Amino acid sequence: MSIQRSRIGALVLEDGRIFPGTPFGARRPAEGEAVFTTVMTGYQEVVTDPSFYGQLVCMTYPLIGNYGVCDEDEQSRRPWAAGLIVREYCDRPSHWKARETLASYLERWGIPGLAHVDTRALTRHLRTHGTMRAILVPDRTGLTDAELVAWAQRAWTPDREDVVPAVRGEPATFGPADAPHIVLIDCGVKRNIIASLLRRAVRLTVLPYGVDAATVLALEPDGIVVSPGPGDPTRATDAIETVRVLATSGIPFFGICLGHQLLALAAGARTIKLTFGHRGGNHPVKEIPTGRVRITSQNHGYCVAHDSIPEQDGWQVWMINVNDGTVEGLRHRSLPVLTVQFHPEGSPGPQDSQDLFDAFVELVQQRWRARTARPIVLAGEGA
Ligand SMILES: NC(=O)CC[C@H](N)C(=O)O
Repeated sequence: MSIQRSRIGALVLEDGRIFPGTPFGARRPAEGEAVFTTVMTGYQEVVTDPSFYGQLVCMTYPLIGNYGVCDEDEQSRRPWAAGLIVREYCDRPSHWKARETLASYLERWGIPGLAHVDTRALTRHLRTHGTMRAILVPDRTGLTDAELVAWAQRAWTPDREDVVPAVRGEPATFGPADAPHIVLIDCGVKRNIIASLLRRAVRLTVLPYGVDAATVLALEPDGIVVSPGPGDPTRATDAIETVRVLATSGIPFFGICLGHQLLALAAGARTIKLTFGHRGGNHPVKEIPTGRVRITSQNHGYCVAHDSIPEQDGWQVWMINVNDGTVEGLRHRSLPVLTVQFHPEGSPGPQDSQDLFDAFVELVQQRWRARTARPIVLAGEGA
């Protein structure tokens, strides 16, 4: 069948643009926010990143599916993207780890895909006009274009409510008992954040979003991590007060993406929505104190408004995005707080910022050593 004739489905944007495509994965319609990511590999990490919940994700890289799907690349317990939009879809993967095709994986989870889409035109449109409401339909027959556009205008998007409860996981513990203890608040954590911490010989307790500060403090953590997660950070009201108490407790605190935004809101700053967000694997970020530039993995639609950061309270911009100057990280003059808007765990994307886990775990170890120190009794003393 020719591509023209197979393009019976479509991505329909709320502003009236219709992008035809060939359905793959689950044959059902989906509503969401149309976004794009420029990562060149890592489609499985993208769809299983809980921060993509409720989003119809366009991959700008033009060949998707060619290495299939495997267990190791999964970043959470299931795929969360509302739908996947690609240029060319490959249904005959070639990789020794592949256990199934991307299409059968998406189909098992009820997620529709759309191939043969002019993803370059779609991306240029979203860059100019911003991310927007959209629907993905596997088959346009039966509905007029006007009816499809009216449906897209009513589409549900993840900024409508607090969507973090939909993706958070179950409580879990990892690592040896006799090690520095980190409590991670799971707003939609990715597995490589957990793995990156565990590689540094810590004990980890994961608690779902919604936990209060007293419960966290009762576990006597040496460090606290607040994970990435989906949606508009101002909707995640169950965490903002918790983060305020924890970040000012003197315990080392590491906020990643949504965790960074929640810290900023807790400190009294504002968040704003970016026109088309930052989603990709090559965003340059400059560390202000050193001038060092990192190439980072990103997936966010919101950012912290620079002019709202309460510098009088000791909060300082630590990192900025080299492309658009937006805030990419915060530190505090005296508290052991580090936050980043990007993803030091990569997955997908570069691992260049793994040193941030080193920096955080170093603070955690210092606290643990101070907390567990026993007075050293020299031989002969006190005898
Ligand atoms: N990956 C994330 O944590 C994303 C944070 C937030 N949902 C945003 O889009 O900005």
